[in-house]
Amino acid sequence: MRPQVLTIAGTDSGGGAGIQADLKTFEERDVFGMSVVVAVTAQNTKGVQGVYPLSIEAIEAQMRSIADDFTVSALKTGMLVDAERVETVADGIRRFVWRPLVVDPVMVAKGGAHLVAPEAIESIIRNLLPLADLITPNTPEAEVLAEMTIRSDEDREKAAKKIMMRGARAVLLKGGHDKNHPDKARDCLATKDRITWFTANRYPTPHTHGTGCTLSSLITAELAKGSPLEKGVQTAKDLLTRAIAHAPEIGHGHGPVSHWSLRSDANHD
Ligand SMILES: Nc1ncnc2c1ncn2[C@@H]1O[C@H](COP(=O)(O)OP(=O)(O)OP(=O)(O)O)[C@@H](O)[C@H]1O
Ligand SMILES: Cc1ncc(CO)c(N)n1
Repeated sequence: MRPQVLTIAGTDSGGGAGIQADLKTFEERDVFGMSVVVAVTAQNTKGVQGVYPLSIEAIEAQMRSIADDFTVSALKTGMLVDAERVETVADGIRRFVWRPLVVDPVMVAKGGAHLVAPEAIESIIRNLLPLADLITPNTPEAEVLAEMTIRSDEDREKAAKKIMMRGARAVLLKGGHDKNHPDKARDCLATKDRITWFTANRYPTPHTHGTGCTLSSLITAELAKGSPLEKGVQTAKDLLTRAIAHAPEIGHGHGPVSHWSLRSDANHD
């Protein structure tokens, strides 16, 4: 049977991030994509113009509908808006025993718009971290979750380990914001056994809208297909790098990556 994969997150009307990016990614990676919408955003490549949370009832109903009919092979969470919605989502994941779980602890959009309320962060740590097989913070998110400033590679490893100690089984600390390595995009994976660095070329492009969403969806799809974590992260990193390299020029701001490049038989001519 084809793996069935779930994203619990916010939508992006601009199509490059959030649930739209997740479903495009799942489709290109040959898994069946499903979604629980936590909030609708009015958003484009220039920024976030509005956030419209769905009711708790609507979120719970979507989770029940999925649990009632599908076998979830792997799932991810993205923008969860506030503490109440984080709790609702965590309760559902626990109740329906959905796993493996990839948590993308979305806090701030590329343009600086806050996508979750500050008190949601405490709730993510308390309710979601202990359920996470993998959490994928970017540098500012890792600084918040580890309660430390990150300047060096050593800081990255230390922060990843600290976040693991707070309950996540593994941490992928993304280096999109790392100013120390201008030519490389380096991500640090901490598991209970070891630290592994994943390094790729950094492309000098403004078109990186939705890279985090796409990366966590790629990893979720690989886990759903039975891949071990480190292999799944390597595949995801390779594919994301290709999607950034081939970003289409869409919109007038930070454009999306090329989800078409994620196909195994992608044609770049
Ligand atoms: N210019 C770039 N070239 C190549 N890889 C990049 C570039 N920018 C980011 N990446 C990679 O993209 C992934 C996402 O990293 P980043 O730290 O930007 O996440 P993010 O801030 O959560 O993204 P977003 O909020 O846009 O979804 C990481 O694997 C990172 O190394
Ligand atoms: C809905 C949504 N989720 C996540 C991000 C982070 O890229 C975004 N910009 N929008």
